[in-house]
Amino acid sequence: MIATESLGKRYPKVTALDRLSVDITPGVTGLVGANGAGKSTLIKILLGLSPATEGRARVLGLDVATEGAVIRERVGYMPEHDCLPPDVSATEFVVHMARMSGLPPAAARERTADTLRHVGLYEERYRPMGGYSTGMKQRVKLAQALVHDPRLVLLDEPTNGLDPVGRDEMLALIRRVHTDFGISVLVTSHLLGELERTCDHVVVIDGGRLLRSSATSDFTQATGSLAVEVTDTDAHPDGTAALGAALTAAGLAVRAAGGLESGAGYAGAGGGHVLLVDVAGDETYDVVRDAVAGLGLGLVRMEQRRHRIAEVFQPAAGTDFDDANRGSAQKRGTTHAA
Ligand SMILES: Nc1ncnc2c1ncn2[C@@H]1O[C@H](COP(=O)(O)OP(=O)(O)OP(=O)(O)O)[C@@H](O)[C@H]1O
Repeated sequence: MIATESLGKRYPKVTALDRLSVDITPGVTGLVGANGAGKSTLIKILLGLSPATEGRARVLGLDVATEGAVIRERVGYMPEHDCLPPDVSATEFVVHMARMSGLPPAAARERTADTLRHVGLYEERYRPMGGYSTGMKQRVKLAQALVHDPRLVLLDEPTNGLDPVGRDEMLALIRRVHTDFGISVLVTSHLLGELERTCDHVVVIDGGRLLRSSATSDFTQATGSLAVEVTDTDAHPDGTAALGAALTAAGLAVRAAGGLESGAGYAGAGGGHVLLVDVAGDETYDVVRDAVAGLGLGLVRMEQRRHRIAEVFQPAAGTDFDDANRGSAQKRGTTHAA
């Protein structure tokens, strides 16, 4: 879908992309990096909107340096910033974008209605967009990227400005763009955690350089730990502590899960009361089961723990990206491991 070779972009005072070589295959790919890592710069080069200062890139087999116009016909683009005219309705705007992409009037209207329905805009689509919420505006931006039925869409920070529920809805929508229509997606984000749930593949960049490009499953391989969550009872008001003591007495290595454990990767987990138990062998499962039963606790879950991207990424990236990422996340009022 996308291949770059030693791609570079230098501005007078900053190197936005530094010899970036990466291959992106069909599916949903996340491009993650802190603010200023070079994500938007890469997207603009891939669309042929901004020339690279060195190296080469191809999108759908087309050279970005010479075939930008053809690329823009076949690729949808959702820009990062608010760019919607306030006095125009979503329908008028998306029909206009469809016409700009070369669709005849009737097909443009039909595709617009279908696409706006798909992104979840109904009656509101006839109202001026100036009165829309951020979530609705992001949906219109997504719709205009999809309306001409591209093979690939480039989505620049589509979850920006959304609350957690809005973010989850947008991520589910992005996933469906691929599963329902077979359109490949390159989606950028400065939040590692949200890409973990949405993308087949993740590309991490920092300071314009490639840090890692891997299948999401490689980032989130199973670890040698078991996450165990239990209920409290009258006899054991702190069931987790009682189980921890019992397992330690049985010779297992046990520790309390850190903050990440109660995050989105363990959705629905009971407030972070999770024990991590080192798996010594199959018998570890029996020891945990017997200890829980012996104490009369309810077993909420017992599952092989998987790495979260944020954890794997830290040692690979050193502290630079992480600090920058955390700083930018704070700046935006969001959390690092969202
Ligand atoms: N037109 C420009 N002139 C000079 N410097 C620029 C220009 N556009 C981007 N840069 C710089 O290039 C670097 C990469 O910017 P870019 O917008 O690609 O980052 P990003 O990863 O998309 O971050 P963000 O999410 O904040 O947009 C930054 O240091 C930025 O200040």
